[in-house]
Amino acid sequence: MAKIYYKQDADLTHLQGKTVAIIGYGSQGHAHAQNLRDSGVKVIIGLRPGKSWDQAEQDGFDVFTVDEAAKRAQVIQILLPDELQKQVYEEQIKDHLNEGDALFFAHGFNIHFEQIIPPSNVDVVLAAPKGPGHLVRRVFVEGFGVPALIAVQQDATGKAKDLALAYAQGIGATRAGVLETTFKEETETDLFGEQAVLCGGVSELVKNGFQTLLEAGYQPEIAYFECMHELKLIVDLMYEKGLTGMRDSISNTAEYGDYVSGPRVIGDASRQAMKDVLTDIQNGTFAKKFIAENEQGRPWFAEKRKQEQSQELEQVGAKLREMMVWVESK
Ligand SMILES: NC(=O)C1=CN([C@@H]2O[C@H](COP(=O)(O)OP(=O)(O)OC[C@H]3O[C@@H](n4cnc5c(N)ncnc54)[C@H](OP(=O)(O)O)[C@@H]3O)[C@@H](O)[C@H]2O)C=CC1
Ligand SMILES: CC[C@](O)(C(C)=O)C(=O)O
Ligand SMILES: [Mg+2]
Ligand SMILES: [Mg+2]
Repeated sequence: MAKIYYKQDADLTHLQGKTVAIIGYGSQGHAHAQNLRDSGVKVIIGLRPGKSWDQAEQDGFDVFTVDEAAKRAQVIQILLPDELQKQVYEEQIKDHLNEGDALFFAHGFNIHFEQIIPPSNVDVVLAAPKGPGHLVRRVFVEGFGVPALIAVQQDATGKAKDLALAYAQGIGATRAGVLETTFKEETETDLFGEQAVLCGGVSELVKNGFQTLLEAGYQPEIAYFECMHELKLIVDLMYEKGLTGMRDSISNTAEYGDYVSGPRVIGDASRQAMKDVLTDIQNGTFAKKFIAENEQGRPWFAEKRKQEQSQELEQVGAKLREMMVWVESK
């Protein structure tokens, strides 16, 4: 079982007298920066000129180029898109690392797959909230926190875990609970979860369900409601009450069908495919492909994104969501 830390295990004074540079001010960046500042930590932001820079200034932060922010800080949290971290680190951060500084991440990809190899005299730490940045900020303002993972890859100072816990305290995570992991475990399980279940798995399940009904002659709008729209209802129930709670809320017909047909759709073949996906993650095949795709300017990725955006499911969904005044993006 994972070791879990709470408020009493963390001490914010480990961040006292230090400047924390949050590099990036997107989903995670804005939340870490604002929560740490509200916790009394000295925070500056490192960015390139653009939308995020303007937003961070509007939110009252001192904003610098990444280079300048890295120079001024002793704790540097890299909250850039994973595929850009290596280049920004090499060009603007690396040379400003001093003995005893700490390099933080919210996802272990670049450390685990050795895209970034920090010098041995700095701490290398993970502090990764288990939720999107906007939730991390909202829940903090409401007086609570989103659980987070911490890990220490390199403990140059002998205080890396104390610093990780102090940071987790600053972003509000110890109010909920902080689980200890490793960069390897966080990276591999995060990639597996998003590929096999949360993003890849669910998207394909929805698309194939929709397509099966269309091919059988049903109306696309009805197929959309049944295979996509109602997903939120079910996921909300799972999120709040687990599978048992979800099954308590649906009809007995649905629950019986769940037990009878679920394993027919996701059975041995899917489990084998999941194992293969995990193997590709563990042996670096996925990382190698993703890195190469980015180095080549993402031709396949861009084409795939275009195809996915123009599929019938998306067109039908956009039209139906117009009917739903309560849907947030409207
Ligand atoms: N999103 C999430 O919920 C979660 C993300 N993570 C991890 O957190 C990290 C950050 O992800 P996320 O918050 O989603 O990222 P976002 O895409 O939301 O934000 C990226 C930020 O980086 C800035 N940026 C991009 N390129 C550069 C550059 N060359 N120089 C300086 N700044 C730049 C962007 O600014 P600009 O406006 O200029 O583009 C933006 O502020 C990743 O490691 C991710 O895996 C971990 C847990 C959950
Ligand atoms: C589920 C996707 C995620 O891993 C996340 C928000 O945790 C990501 O990389 O965006
Ligand atoms: Mg994740
Ligand atoms: Mg992820």
